[in-house]
Amino acid sequence: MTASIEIRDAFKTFGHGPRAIQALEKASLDIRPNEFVTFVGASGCGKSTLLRMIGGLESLTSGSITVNGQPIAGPGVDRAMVFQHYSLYPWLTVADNIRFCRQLKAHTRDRTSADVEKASGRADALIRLMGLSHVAHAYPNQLSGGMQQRVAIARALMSRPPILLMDEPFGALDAQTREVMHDLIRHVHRIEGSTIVFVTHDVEEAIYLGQRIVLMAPRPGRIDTLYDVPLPAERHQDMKLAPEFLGLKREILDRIRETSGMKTDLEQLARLSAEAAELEA
Ligand SMILES: Nc1ncnc2c1ncn2[C@@H]1O[C@H](COP(=O)(O)OP(=O)(O)OP(=O)(O)O)[C@@H](O)[C@H]1O
Repeated sequence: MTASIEIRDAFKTFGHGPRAIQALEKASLDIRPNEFVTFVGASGCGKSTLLRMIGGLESLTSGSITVNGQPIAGPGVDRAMVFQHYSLYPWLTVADNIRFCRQLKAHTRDRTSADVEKASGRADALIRLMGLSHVAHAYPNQLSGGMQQRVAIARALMSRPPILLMDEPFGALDAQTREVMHDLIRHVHRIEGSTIVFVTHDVEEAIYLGQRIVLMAPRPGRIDTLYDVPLPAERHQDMKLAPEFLGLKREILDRIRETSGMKTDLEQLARLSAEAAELEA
């Protein structure tokens, strides 16, 4: 299951008058069915706001966002979200956390035994897909952060959402666990076929995961540049050292520095140190 997303002239302003914050200005983007798109950019450039608007958690000030041509009117089972903090039910086992997904809960009264059986089959498949078989009967607090995030992803996939929206899902994990999660989420993308929109601060993560990168810039929040990732669909960790990977990483980092004003700060710092050195001489 998959879906396209069309963003047209999306504006988002928080607050009113002189204190208003322009979180997003005139953003337009087409995301293709089954595409894996990563959003990257300096803090405050509107990445999460745009993701939340696609998720229906935030309204637009003007413009439109449609999924398969249908305007978004709020959250829906066609768009699952995964955040940095996994909010699992602590009193349920891993398997039950995955089984008791939002969609099933919403239809508890009308559920037939065939529905329950189907849900259990899906949950079992996801437990295997996410490498959770050995902890299926454990409770969340018995698991590492990485394993808890696997459960959260499995739970999000339970209703076969055509779109998976991920907001810095691996931001709190250590570097090794993140690498494992990167390969896992790319595998999930291949197997499940969902369209994935993934927000991150980490340029390397954005390149390794994405087929396309959307670089956003702050003040006002906006889409700045789109990059196609010049890597094959099948990825492995060694590719992070390939010249085309490193070249794109440098290009994106430079652009982030430029658009966030960091370049000017760095240039000023260099000038100040040169002046200080001259004074000392
Ligand atoms: N609910 C809100 N009320 C007021 N301002 C908000 C709200 N949510 C976001 N903002 C502001 O909108 C701008 C964009 O925020 P957003 O969180 O989307 O950026 P971001 O790129 O995801 O940043 P980060 O990478 O730091 O999470 C920021 O200036 C932020 O302070």
